[in-house]
Amino acid sequence: MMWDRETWSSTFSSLIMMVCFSSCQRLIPEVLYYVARRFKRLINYFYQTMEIRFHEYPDGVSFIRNNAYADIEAYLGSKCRAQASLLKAELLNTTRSIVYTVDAGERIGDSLNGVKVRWESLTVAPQAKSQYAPPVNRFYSITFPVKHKNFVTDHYLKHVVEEGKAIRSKNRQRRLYSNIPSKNWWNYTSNLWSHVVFDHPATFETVAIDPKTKEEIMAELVRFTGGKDYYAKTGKAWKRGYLLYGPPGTGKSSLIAAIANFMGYDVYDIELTAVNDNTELRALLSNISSKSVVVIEDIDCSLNLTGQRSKKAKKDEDEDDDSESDEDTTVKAGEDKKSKVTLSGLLNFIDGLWSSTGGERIIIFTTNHKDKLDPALIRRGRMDRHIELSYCKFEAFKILTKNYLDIDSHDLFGRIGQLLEEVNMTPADVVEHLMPKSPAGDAQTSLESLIQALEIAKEAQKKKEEKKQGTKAAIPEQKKQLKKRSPTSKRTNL
Ligand SMILES: Nc1ncnc2c1ncn2[C@@H]1O[C@H](COP(=O)(O)OP(=O)(O)OP(=O)(O)O)[C@@H](O)[C@H]1O
Ligand SMILES: [Mg+2]
Repeated sequence: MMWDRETWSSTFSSLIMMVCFSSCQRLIPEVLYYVARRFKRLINYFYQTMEIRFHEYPDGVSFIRNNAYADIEAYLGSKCRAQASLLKAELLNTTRSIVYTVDAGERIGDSLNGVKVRWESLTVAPQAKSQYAPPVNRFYSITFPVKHKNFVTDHYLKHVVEEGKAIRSKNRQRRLYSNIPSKNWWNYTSNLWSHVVFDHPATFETVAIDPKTKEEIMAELVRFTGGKDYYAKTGKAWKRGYLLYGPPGTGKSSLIAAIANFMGYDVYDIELTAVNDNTELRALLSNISSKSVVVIEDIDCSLNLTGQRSKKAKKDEDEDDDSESDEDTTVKAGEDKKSKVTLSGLLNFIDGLWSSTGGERIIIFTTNHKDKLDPALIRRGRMDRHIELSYCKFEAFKILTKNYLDIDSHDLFGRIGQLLEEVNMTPADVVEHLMPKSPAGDAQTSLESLIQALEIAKEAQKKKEEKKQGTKAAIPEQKKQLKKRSPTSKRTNL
């Protein structure tokens, strides 16, 4: 039980009175009274408390929820299990874990840097009875010694809100957003995205990529998420750009899901071919929440942002040296029936608009053909890191066997390692063989099936190379024949 100012004062005063009136009548009552008052002041100094309330619906007449209330709820939820006698429990779909919150009337003690506070969950009747007002208004009340007022308001509450936010974002059911074709929009501010629950199982443990690259990406992401002050100081948009490139089935989409899961972010998958022009693109990008991964898959196919732009730019430069700036020479969608979105439009939004809206965002482009992309799109600073996802090598294979067969080693690993050095097989194809074909399928059968497939692929690769060599050998022979005939043709020309 916490002894507050009132309890101390009244107890002491009663004691003094008893002493005064019963056993010590000969002592001067004024002196005792004076001592009592002094003591009361001392007690007040140490025990005078202050209260701050955080209402769930601050105005009490509408459903506009107080974010601080939600953050405190999450924070106390993480503290309450040991202390509260009545808890509310909820099963989360995303993490499949049970989350606890403090029920009304419960008290929780907490401390930071030695300063003790007391939280209480309470309810009050709503100010107005209306169908648009909440039926009951809940609030959290924090009580603390008044001498720690500055510490609590400046540091402790900030700590509570930040921790609560982090817990909420971890527990939150995340979403996968897709842009709605603009012909179905009501206006440019709402209903631009449709969403489903994002429940992709990929994680950094399950994605088979070079372990060193994986470690580096994870370290970068951790640095990025804690870099708010750095980005604010340098005036850069709080964003990180990745370009994932490699053949189909090498894990680009899986890596995006792993990044989103690692960060606890929502995913916005932009289908650029459904965006008509830069105005629509601006509307879409302005309606992306903070803490999100924005994905543009197969950027080389989505838009005419790539090789054709360079060609057009070059052609324009040749025809008219000072005709247009680099950015304006993008291919306009009029020429490309797919969309009027331009490269400059896309880049402006990524670099400019987001810097002004704050919030952490990761943008990821994927392509099967990196060489086809315009350098302006993928230059460093815009795309911070280029990650190649390639054919399955032995290190990646071991991650796949751990995930799919739950084994770290096997007699057949040696042969498979050798074949993977000689043959190009994507992780997606390897996975096909690792998945058991029947309920009784074992590791041996899966690995043998993989070896068989690798040997067939090796044979096919060999034949292809031989054919290529044959064609190469035939070309010089053809050239020789042509040279023999050339003097005649020269004469004819003359
Ligand atoms: N590196 C990998 N690690 C783990 N699984 C992988 C990897 N690459 C592919 N797979 C498996 O293959 C399937 C297809 O992979 P994914 O969709 O990530 O490839 P992608 O590179 O995005 O292909 P595309 O270029 O066709 O979009 C995944 O569902 C996963 O099971
Ligand atoms: Mg993909």
